[in-house]
Amino acid sequence: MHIEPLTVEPLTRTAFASFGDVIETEGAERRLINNGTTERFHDLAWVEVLGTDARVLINIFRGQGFHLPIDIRMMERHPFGSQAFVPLNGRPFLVVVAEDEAGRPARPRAFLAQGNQGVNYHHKVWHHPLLALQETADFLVVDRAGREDNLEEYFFADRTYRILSLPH
Ligand SMILES: NC(=O)N[C@@H](O)C(=O)O
Ligand code: NI
Repeated sequence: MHIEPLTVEPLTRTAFASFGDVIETEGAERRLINNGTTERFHDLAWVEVLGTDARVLINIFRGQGFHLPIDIRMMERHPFGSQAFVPLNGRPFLVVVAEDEAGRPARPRAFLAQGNQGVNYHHKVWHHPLLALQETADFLVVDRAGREDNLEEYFFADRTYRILSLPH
């Protein structure tokens, strides 16, 4: 089994643009509402629900904390809907995505999401299942229910991508 180190990049809207949206107030369209008592950070993510009897789900995922080194041995994607993860405990988490190459994930890219950042994977975007860091953490998850099976997985046959360190 070939082990390839995978560096972790800071999460920014620009760097993440081809995979989905970054859910954060920084740089968002801000609207003052409710007679000036509330700030609305508007339209942060493109939620997609496709296929038969499709509807939006709001869930909470309680993810166990992963410790370094973290091995990426597989990726998954959801052909019929987007999937958003917003941290509820204000802790950083790991986001691993990949471009598609003829129906398979290309070399993954890893990002460190800060505790005030969420992500929304657009439909069919390869990503690794939830990776909370060090401690169990809760995430608000917005994704899709519907008739068609919405999970496609890909296991790397001959390699593992290993995350050895995180940026500060
Ligand atoms: N299976 C499931 O609902 N979770 C994954 O899709 C994930 O991305 O964590
Ligand atoms: Ni997923």
